[in-house]
Amino acid sequence: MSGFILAIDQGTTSTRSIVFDSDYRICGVGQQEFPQHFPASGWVEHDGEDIWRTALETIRFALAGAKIAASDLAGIGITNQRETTLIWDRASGQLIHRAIVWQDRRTADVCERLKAEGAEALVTERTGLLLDPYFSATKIAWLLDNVPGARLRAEAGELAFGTVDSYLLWRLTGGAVHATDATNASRTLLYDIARGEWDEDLLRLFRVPRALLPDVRDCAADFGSTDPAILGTAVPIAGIAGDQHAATLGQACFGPGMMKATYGTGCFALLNTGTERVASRNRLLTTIAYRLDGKTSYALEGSIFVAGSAIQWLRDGLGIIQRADQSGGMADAADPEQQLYLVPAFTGLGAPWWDAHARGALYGLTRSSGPNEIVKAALESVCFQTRDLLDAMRRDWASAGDTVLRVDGGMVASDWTMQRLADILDAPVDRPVVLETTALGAAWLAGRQRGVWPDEAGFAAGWRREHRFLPAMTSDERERKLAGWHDAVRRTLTA
Ligand SMILES: Nc1ncnc2c1ncn2[C@@H]1O[C@H](COP(=O)(O)OP(=O)(O)O)[C@@H](O)[C@H]1O
Ligand SMILES: O=P(O)(O)OC[C@H](O)CO
Repeated sequence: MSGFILAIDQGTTSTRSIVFDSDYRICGVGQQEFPQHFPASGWVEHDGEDIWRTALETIRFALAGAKIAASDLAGIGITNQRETTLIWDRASGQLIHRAIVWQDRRTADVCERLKAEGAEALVTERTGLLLDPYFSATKIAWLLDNVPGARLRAEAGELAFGTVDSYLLWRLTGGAVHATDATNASRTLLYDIARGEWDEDLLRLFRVPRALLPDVRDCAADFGSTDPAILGTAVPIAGIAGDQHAATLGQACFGPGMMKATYGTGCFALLNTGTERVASRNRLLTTIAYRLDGKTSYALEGSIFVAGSAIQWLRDGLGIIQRADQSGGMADAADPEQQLYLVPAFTGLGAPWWDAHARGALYGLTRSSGPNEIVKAALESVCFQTRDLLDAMRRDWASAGDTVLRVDGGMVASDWTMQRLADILDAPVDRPVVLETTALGAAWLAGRQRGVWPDEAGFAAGWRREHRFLPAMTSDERERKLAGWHDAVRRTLTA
């Protein structure tokens, strides 16, 4: 059997498909953006057909780029934007509504009401999450309550719910398989992460009929095969993980205490806590890092809503840069005597603050402040927010002490930002050779399951560092900057 594996990485703004060979080299890539729908303030939707169409087109592009046929693939791995919610008719395959995206806040009131009724303790105890519209459960209930007839059809077993992985799997297998993996299940607010099963109390709380739900499997598992009508042959689908979990695998963060942070539009940091299910006292999330051979590894997760999107704002909102890669040079040229702080709470603040009502602010402006100083403040804001996550992780779990941070995502191309990150964290920052770690993680799951790629130890041995950024800032300067940042955050928080 060949060692070629195809990874489908279905993200929030684009779909990517990548063919890897058995040396983890990228042989072919297809990428396509698709439309975002904003039907009301705070609402974000995707058309499921766009998700499917871009998956198919990028798969074909990636295969053509790799100059191989689908029959040359040993397997397929799927990784995806998490929490995004789809419901479709089991018989016709028709979606009952557009997908409700993870960023969508339409169920904020329901979450507030359930919190006021004291439901959050149970939710957090069972799922490791918070009662927030970010996760799938209240989105499912919204669809059942707002699409005419949906609740009755769901109760009759006529409808199926899925996160994006599940929907793609259903389509790829020609409607034969309705399943997901443990990491995606762990983001629904319906899955007991200790027992590894859908939770009846939570299904009742969120009014979600059991008949809607997919079967939950390990991340590396037999998920069926593609319908031959789609790629001309039946290719086994052998791995699934949510994108942040796949990046954790792609970064080979298998050991407890290992941590990765992905800097794309937002930033998601996951710290592997091994078999220990650490309950956060600092409003981080406890989540399933991955489940292999029936064994669950857990993680603490911190989510920052604005990372690379702050750079997009400098470009598209302020127009003070033309391209993202100009930002590092401008930050370098900024007046070192000025210290501006950008608190990028454009859509509220995520972990560890979770203030949905906070809005962005820029502090420390003087008459001589200019574009360079503002750009520097934007890049530094990403570093300060990561430091807040790391501090919260250290307070929650003593073993997080001397972590090395493995980084990936579009923003890590910026050397200036990575050096400043190491300085602010006071910890080494490792940038790997393969930056497509999310896709690589999904590919590894499928390769491992198909027996053509190595197990954890073998894969970890193949992980290569491109550069290590070491802290070089004096502790006086770091402490002064952190004090200024925390003052800025305090002034921005609404409660
Ligand atoms: N050299 C750079 N310096 C700073 N930010 C960058 C640089 N290159 C890309 N980015 C930022 O990285 C983000 C893109 O990363 P990517 O991982 O593709 O994001 P996503 O998968 O969330 O769409 C953009 O927000 C962009 O502004
Ligand atoms: O699509 P991304 O890479 O921004 O990731 C989205 C996250 O999975 C949401 O939880």
